[in-house]
Amino acid sequence: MLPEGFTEKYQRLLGADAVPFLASFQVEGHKGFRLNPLKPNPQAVSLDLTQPVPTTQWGYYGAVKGRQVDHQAGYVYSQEPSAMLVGAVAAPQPGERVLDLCAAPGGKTTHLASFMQQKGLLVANEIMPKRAKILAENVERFGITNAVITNETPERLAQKFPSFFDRILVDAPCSGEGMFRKDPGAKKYWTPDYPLACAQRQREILTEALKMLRPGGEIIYSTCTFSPEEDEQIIAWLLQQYPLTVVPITRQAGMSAGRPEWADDNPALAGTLRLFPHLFAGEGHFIAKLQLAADAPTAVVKPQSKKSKRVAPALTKEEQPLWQEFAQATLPSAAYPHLLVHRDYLFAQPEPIALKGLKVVRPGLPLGMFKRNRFEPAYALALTLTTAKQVLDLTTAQYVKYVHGETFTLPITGKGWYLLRYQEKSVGFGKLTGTTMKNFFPKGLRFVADVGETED
Ligand SMILES: C[S@@+](CC[C@H](N)C(=O)[O-])C[C@H]1O[C@@H](n2cnc3c(N)ncnc32)[C@H](O)[C@@H]1O
Repeated sequence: MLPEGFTEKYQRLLGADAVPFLASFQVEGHKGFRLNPLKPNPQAVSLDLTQPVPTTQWGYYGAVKGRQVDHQAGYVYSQEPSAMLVGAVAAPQPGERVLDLCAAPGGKTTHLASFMQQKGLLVANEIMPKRAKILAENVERFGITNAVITNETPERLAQKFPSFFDRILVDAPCSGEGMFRKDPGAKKYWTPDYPLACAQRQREILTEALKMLRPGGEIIYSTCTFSPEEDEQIIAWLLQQYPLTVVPITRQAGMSAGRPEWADDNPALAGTLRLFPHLFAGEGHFIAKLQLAADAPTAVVKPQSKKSKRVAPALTKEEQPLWQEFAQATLPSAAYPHLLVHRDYLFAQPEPIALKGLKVVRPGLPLGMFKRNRFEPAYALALTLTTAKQVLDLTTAQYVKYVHGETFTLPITGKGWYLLRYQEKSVGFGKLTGTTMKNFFPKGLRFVADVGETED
């Protein structure tokens, strides 16, 4: 059942089109996934790749199984097909400074990273602590090396990064009307006034986002709702308030133009994109891309204290040899120029940015942890590597044991850290002592693998 007031609203707005639109809520939605171009041989997955999602790179229709190596090793990300259009519209260039302001669980972050090819800076922010943790896990799985993950309010981030980013994505919290079919729970919050309340919050978030965009930079705004209050009317407001122009989005069959008549009749609004589930094989979405004028004034913010501008310290005298010894014995190259230590954890930053005073989940790629007189590498590091000085290709039985958290014995003896691979995919680190491979698969991620019918 659709919420009271919802049906009438869209009958009024859509006229005859309301019939197929409302009927689409009775039909099951479409599942999708994206491949990961940051991994070697990204197409080497056990999934059907015959149904690509139009205009998206790496996107396909179909469902992913969570307990398979393709998922564990970050070769695939499960994402609803319409949501893939957001990343495709944002399409950042390698080397840019990019902010994903409302990022969890990470669908768009992982897509943005796919375009960036590990070059530049990707700040992924999420305001809710629990969701920020899930975001970090997804960034880790995807093997992204140039991401910084923060758990901040847009206001506090804007204080730190005035006129800083080349591109900002605001995938805004919204009334979620476009998800009513996929997630029936989304319906229970809806009242006729809910879109207006959401619009207020969206304007607040965008006000802060604009402070962080450099002149000439682009902002991408998206929602998963049909409500004009949160879609065209927000863009109309932005165009009235700021020196922004709409960058028209190219449409393909099944994609609809934004509706100027649902806002202030500004014809530029037709350059935004709407996805309706009765016309496009995906859920409801709205996407707009705007460019800030090159001569827009730069943001004025409170000057930061010297202390908060300081970049976190690098390694101590004791830590330096531990890291170097590990890197030389294990890593194919030690190309991690901006190292920093945070609470005994070693990170590699994509660029040396000052994060002091912010709630930071990950200031860069986690490389590992300093323990008493030794260095223990991070699972996240393993998922970014294709090879290492010592590599072990696991049998199916060994892989099952590994992701379940068990040690296993080998017919060889050896010593030190091994990059473990299964089906040529890096799946984590193990430490060989004699014939025993000690398990370093993270405790919180352990699972019973689904490896299908196997012989070994
Ligand atoms: C649509 S979801 C983001 C989905 C994500 N971009 C993805 O693709 O996986 C919106 C996010 O905004 C966050 N959020 C809620 N209130 C916020 C606020 N006031 N400022 C910034 N983010 C907020 C929510 O916690 C939620 O994770």
